[in-house]
Amino acid sequence: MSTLLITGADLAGSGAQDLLVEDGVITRVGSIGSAGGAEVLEADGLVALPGLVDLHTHLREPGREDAETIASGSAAAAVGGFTAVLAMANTNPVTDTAEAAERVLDLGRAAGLVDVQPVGAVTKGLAGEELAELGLMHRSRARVKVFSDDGKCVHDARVMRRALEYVRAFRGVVSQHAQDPHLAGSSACCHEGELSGRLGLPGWPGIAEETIVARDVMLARHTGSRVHVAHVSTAGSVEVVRWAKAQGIDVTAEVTPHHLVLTTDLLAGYDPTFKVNPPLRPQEDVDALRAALADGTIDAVATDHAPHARHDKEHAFVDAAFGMLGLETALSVVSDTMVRTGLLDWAGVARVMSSNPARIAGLEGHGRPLTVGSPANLTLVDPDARVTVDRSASLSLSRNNPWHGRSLQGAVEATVLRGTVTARKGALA
Ligand SMILES: NC(=O)N[C@@H](CC(=O)O)C(=O)O
Ligand SMILES: [Zn+2]
Ligand SMILES: [Zn+2]
Repeated sequence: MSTLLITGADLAGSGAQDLLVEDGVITRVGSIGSAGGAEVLEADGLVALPGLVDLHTHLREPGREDAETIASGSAAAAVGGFTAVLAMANTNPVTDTAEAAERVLDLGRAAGLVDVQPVGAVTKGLAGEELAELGLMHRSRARVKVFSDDGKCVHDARVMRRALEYVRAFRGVVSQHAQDPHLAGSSACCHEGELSGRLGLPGWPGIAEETIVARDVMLARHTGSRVHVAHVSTAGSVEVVRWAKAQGIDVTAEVTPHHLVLTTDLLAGYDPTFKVNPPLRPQEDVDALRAALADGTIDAVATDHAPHARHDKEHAFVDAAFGMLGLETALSVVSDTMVRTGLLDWAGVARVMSSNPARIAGLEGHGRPLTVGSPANLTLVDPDARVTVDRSASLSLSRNNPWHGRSLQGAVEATVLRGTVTARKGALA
């Protein structure tokens, strides 16, 4: 029997306790003192959160193993405090069959650092036309419950309606990349406004997101099904989600760490590191997103970790790939932005980074309170540590890190997956 004793951890901010973990399960909580033969993790001054769950990660395998692999992305996730990640379907080939989903699951298990749960594509090849094998993916060993064409919007309302009807049968969910392709085409790359005009960059207006969010919540109401809005980026989308929840519509939403902090004016230097989809927005949107995360309108923080190889990212701004790294910095960004400022307490962080995402994805065994009988998936955080982000220290294979050089308060100290320490102080254990 393997035994782990965690001493003096503050359980999501509710007071110091010891935790005894036997064979991957929490068996005692309280004042334990010592346990003969147990591996000991001293956690005085640290906050213990249920293991972080990321609803939105791009792991790039199969197809772009030069940018990330399931193993390298899992390592970055573990170091970032995650015990489960949902791997987006926009790989090559696309995760649009049961076999493809099972392969991602198996590669995740082989890496063994986090639970890698495949997201299934909504449409074959992400082409937006024919529904993928949603039922077969759900009934496969991968038990797919979250479907997304992320990277692309399911823009045909009829296809979206059919997808929602289909997943309703097994309480699945469609995670939508909300971008009307006519209002914001594939070259749109800068928040539409005075700055996009001045920089001469194709504008990506907030309304291109908001009209899709509004349509989708109405489709969710009509079908009695469940929709999740990926990477919400504007105050207008927040308003729609708030309204829809008040009507009892089954909608959830996520925000990325970068949209909680970074603003469109960073594009003035044409640095492609800051090119992302949806684009960075003005401060008013950032403020609305923070407020919505604090009041529960936005359910979850999701990284949208989007690694890209140098030869795809280091181009003129308009030609560079969209996306930025996020797994290793997410907790520090949320701590610095939401906790240090008093917008969320640690129980709130546990909600938006663990229990809510686990519930949305239907991941049993994750996001559970740290009580007797729960699987020992947890993250220890030093709330006072100051970190300066260094992109070269990353375990990701890519270096498109928008946080490089920033100082943030709050850092992951250790990650535990079913009783096994997977990472400590920025390195694999
Ligand atoms: N977020 C991004 O800018 N890029 C993502 C796709 C996506 O999330 O839309 C990617 O796969 O690179
Ligand atoms: Zn997207
Ligand atoms: Zn994405």
